[in-house]
Amino acid sequence: MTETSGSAVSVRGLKKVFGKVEAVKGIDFEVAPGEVFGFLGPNGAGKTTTISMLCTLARPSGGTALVAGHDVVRERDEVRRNIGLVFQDPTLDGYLTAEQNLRFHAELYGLPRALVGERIRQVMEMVALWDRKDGKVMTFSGGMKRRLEIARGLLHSPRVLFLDEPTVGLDPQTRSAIWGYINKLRRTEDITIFMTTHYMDEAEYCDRIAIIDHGEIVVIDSPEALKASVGKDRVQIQTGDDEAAIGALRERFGVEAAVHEGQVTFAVPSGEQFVPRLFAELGVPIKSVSVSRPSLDDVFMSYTGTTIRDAESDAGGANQWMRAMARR
Ligand SMILES: Nc1ncnc2c1ncn2[C@@H]1O[C@H](COP(=O)(O)OP(=O)(O)OP(=O)(O)O)[C@@H](O)[C@H]1O
Repeated sequence: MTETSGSAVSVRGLKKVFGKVEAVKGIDFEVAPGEVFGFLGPNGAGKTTTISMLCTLARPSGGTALVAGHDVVRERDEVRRNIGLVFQDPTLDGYLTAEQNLRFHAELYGLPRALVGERIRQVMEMVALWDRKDGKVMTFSGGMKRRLEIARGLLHSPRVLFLDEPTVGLDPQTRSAIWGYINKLRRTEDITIFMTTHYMDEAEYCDRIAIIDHGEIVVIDSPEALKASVGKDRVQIQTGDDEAAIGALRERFGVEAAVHEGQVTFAVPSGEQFVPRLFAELGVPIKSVSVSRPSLDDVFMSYTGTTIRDAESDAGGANQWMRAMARR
């Protein structure tokens, strides 16, 4: 029996408890067909636990989730047939060639024999591995393995592809290549992509992102809308006397600033309008000034009160100017 909500993924009150740890605290969200939807959050936020429940690898403690119109608890097999998975830990067989790995997967999924060869070629070409099809996987680099995992995840033409931290541990060049393939994928295949990441720059590629922190969704929207919602620009100035500049900013403008990356840094609603006043009224010589629009870092800070890096390292202390920004 199938309930069709029209969404590729539909989640209501989804919850997962491990003993005393509430890893996912009753979350709600919808992913539209064809969307690239990202879960952005620090380590331990509950991203992998959520994706595991959606992929039927972990049983929810409460709530419901439909994937491709099927219930993840009551219709596990239907869900599994309709999804592709690329998880953090590689599950390829290093002793087999790239092509043999895919053939094995095709058999597991019962793909019609007559179609397998052509489909394998298609997905391997998509991730630029066709010329390495006869190479043993143990001889592949980390990036090649990840690309092969993506090809394998696509082999049975899933409706939803789940990618758990698809570029974690890869060098920047390989990360950008992987994103090239994901972007190609969204153009060529009729597919919805659900991914997790703790990289801000990757979240930018998503149509919409959900920021997750401590098992809760803090906000969901497009990266653009989220950045606009922060509503403040970042201003950085180099001065002859940082202490005096910070004091003057507080006294004359009511703005909290801190030294960040060697520059006096603060946030104001409209950087362009503020800068002329700054030169006229600060009373401390300014050597240079730069104004930047909010980034997803600022968004994360604004909604959670911490930076994603601080949340991960729990180092605290740093980035006081961002904390000031969060006081909206
Ligand atoms: N099998 C488990 N048993 C007990 N606690 C768990 C288990 N799996 C996850 N947790 C806990 O649930 C919370 C969420 O973990 P989860 O792996 O979902 O986070 P994450 O956002 O995916 O982080 P990462 O990026 O490090 O994978 C953490 O506190 C984690 O320690």
